Amino acid sequence: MEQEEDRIQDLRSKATELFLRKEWKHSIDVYTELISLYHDKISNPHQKNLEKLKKSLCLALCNRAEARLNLQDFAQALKDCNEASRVENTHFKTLVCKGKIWLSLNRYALALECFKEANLDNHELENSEILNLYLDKCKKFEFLSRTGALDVSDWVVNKFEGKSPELAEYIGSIEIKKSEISGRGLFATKNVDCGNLLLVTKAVAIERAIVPESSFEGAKEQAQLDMWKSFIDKIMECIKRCKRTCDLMCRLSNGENEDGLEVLDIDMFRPEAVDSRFCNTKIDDKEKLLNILDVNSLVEELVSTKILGKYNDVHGIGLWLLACFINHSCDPNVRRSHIGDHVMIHATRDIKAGEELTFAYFDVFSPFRDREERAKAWGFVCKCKRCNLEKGVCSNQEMMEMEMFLGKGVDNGGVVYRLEESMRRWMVRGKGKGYLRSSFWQAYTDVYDSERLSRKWGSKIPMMENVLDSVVDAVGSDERIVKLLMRGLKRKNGHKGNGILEMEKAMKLGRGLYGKIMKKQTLKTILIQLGGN
Ligand SMILES: C[S@@+](CC[C@H](N)C(=O)[O-])C[C@H]1O[C@@H](n2cnc3c(N)ncnc32)[C@H](O)[C@@H]1O
Repeated sequence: MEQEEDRIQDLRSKATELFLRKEWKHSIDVYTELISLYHDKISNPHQKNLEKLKKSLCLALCNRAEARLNLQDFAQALKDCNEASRVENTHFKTLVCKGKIWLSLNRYALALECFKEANLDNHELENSEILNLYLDKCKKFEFLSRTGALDVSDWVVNKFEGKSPELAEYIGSIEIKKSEISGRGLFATKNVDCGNLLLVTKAVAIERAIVPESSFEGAKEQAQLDMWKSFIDKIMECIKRCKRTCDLMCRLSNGENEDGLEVLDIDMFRPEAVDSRFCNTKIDDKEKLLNILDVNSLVEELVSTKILGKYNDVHGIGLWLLACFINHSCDPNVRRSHIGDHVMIHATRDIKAGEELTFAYFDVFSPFRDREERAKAWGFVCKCKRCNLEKGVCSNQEMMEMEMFLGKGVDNGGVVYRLEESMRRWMVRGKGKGYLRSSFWQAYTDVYDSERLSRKWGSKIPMMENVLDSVVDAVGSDERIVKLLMRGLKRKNGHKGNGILEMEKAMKLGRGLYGKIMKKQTLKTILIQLGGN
């Protein structure tokens, strides 16, 4: 008897020590042994001090839940909390832990209930402050997940200082449908204005590495490889722990026979999707997993790191469910940006209900043949509208010659002039013009950005504003377009500020570029800064 007491005392001290040292895995093992001893004692009909024992059991369960929460083993953590609640109905610590689990699972309303209940049972001032923080967070997240009304102005204004803003997940007016491009895609279910948010989702797993630009090629490659390896390990941990993630991942494309893939109900991706919707699938085949990751993982690209406020040397790779249903197009209508571990998808132009959402997997401001190569590296032949149109035009000998001149140090005014002449002769109109101008973007920028070339070619080629309009119409907003426009405005208007109409146009482009996640004034400041660089 005494020995048993000593054992319990021993385990309790050890578990507490490990817990405080944040050695979660080890602490879980010790708590498990301790919990089992408590169970034995409680089930003994002659046991005395039953109430005290139950309190100890409740605390051990709650601490194990907290350790499991830290390892993101949410299902097991919830089980512990539920058992602890059965032992003691309104245990403050259990309620707070359960609230934190629901928060991690993006179940904001449920989390709010737990924190409210904990608040009723709380008499400590210190706890009140923490609880109030959680209560505010739940309310904010619940509102965000319903409305997508995100505002990161303060963080941007503070030059991305400190922790990135905490985001809630948000699924806007979108659905998964069969795509004419390939397999399945994401589609708008309502008309969407340029800049509106369509999706905010947290990565299943993400891995980042610092790869200095100045490193040797070999060192860079090794760092990328190490990053991939750790990323794969993290994903394997996730699918081991979570039946839902594993099942959803199994349903992602591995790049083969996409048209035969099942069209999934978007509700499966909502936090409230019930567990019975998911199968106990296992990905035993590592090659299959690698193929899935290869096709669906995204890198945090340079453009998005601007929003993240990170340095260029930081590289990241992650998997974001739902976002990975978005097909590539060389005339995309949405854009992604990364904040912390979340990816946000917003419209870069007005989108009609029923339109497929597409973003660029690679730079679309490049000639057809370059893009063809990039798509090949991704493992597909691009079937977007722009490629279908350019495929015909670009097989033309004249076009091939123009492509060859690009970036060869020739006077790009000549390239622009020739392209505009050819488009007139070939009767390329509407979007087609914007497509080809985007393909020869480098040449247009060189001319419009140079006083000398602008003077030389100005009367022979279209005005910059007209070209920019057609490029935006073809490929949506892009930082380079905004930069060129703002620099042009600055040249025209000096430092006195810009005309109202012109600034309004720039603001629309800015919303397409960053999304409506910044206050008007913040966006204006950024745009003016862009023009200054
Ligand atoms: C991240 S998945 C996109 C979702 C996928 N269509 C599905 O059904 O799950 C990427 C894969 O979609 C296909 N894909 C995406 N954009 C494409 C495009 N423009 N043309 C042809 N195939 C494309 C390619 O097979 C690519 O490897």
